[in-house]
Amino acid sequence: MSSYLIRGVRVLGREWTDLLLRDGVVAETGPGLDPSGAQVIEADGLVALPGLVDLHTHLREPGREDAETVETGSRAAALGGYTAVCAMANTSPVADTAGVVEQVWRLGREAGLVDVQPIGAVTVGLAGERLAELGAMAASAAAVRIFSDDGFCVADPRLMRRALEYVKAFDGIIAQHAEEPRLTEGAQMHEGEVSTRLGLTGWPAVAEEAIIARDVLLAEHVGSRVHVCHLSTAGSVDIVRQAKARGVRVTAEVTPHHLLLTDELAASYDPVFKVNPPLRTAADVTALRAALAEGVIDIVATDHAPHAVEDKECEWAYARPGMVGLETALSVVLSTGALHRDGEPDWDLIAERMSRAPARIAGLAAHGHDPAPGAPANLTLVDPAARRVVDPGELASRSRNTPYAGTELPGRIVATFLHGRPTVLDGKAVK
Ligand SMILES: NC(=O)N[C@@H](CC(=O)O)C(=O)O
Repeated sequence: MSSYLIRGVRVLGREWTDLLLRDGVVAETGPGLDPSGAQVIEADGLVALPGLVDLHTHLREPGREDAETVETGSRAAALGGYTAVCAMANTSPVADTAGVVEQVWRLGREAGLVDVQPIGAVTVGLAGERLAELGAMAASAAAVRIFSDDGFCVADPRLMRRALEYVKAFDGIIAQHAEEPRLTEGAQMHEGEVSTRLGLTGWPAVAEEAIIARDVLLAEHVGSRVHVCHLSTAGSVDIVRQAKARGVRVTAEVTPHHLLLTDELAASYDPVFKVNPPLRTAADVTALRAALAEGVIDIVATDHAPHAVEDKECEWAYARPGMVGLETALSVVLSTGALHRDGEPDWDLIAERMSRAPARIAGLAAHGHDPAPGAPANLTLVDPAARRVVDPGELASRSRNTPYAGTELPGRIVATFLHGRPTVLDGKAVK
């Protein structure tokens, strides 16, 4: 295996150093390392971060390979600075058996662009009626430990309780898509002033908050772990804050789009802004940014949700919810300033919320390590000074449903290394 010398990089934005990657690990660090035998990468002006980890990615394979495949989604992830992604279970067939999660896991290994960790469904067919084979998925080669019916809520409280109890045996997690279905029937966007003005049926904040409140109580009652997917309201932040203060084992994620965009965008009737949960108000955005900085929200997760053109470029009411996000996540987070300190990106905090904490929650032992001697060489190099205008045609994802088309965003991923091998160099995918 070849070795790489990354010359003059600022690890987490700190002092300049060289990094020698060899045999899949960071072999040496320090200024002026001997480059002989290594491929040299000049990293003047670049910041090294532990490879980003996404706890919430839709890869669409099996079943909707026209929208994304494990390979195209993995490439998009690598270009976004990711070295590991957790693949959601709402595929076709649903990832509710050991066979399907092993298939996704194997496809991830074959693509070899990021580590793909499958998430298993909580209920058979995501139907919310009976538990899937959680133990068999956990014991499979894919070693599943996060289970989610994402796309749907595990709405039945008794089933949710049983799922939480079941995964406790192997320290698993139930990741909940918090949406009380009776409160969101026919919903098209956030319920509020804008939905009233547009005459669209609303998805009220309380539909999310009621489920989170219930689930933190259930997790507390059975002593198990619950993770809140794509938390989107100020009220949800308050509930999670209180639960954490009581010692409940709850973690939460926020998406880049909920940190930047608001429900006012629905007034365009452009379905690219239709997403689940819906874009909320400016006050929610402010609360989410503060909660992420504070740590009440543990991580940023993309909820990368690729959709084929016919599912997205149609009337608002018929469009599928979801946005692609892997290739823009870090830039969007940088643009919000949510993880800045004194007007500059706080790279240590960014590493925590986008790499270390998601790796810890998902139990991905090879990820989330700062580049230091002996650490697995899973890392990404960012040019913080670069700016780029998002061009949907240039995305590696098979789908184009980005809400940032034509938007100028800060920061650029220059290189990504997975187990010591480059997956991205000079901002381009290596394979
Ligand atoms: N987040 C989304 O808007 N879409 C998700 C599923 C979902 O949560 O509805 C998808 O799979 O497309």
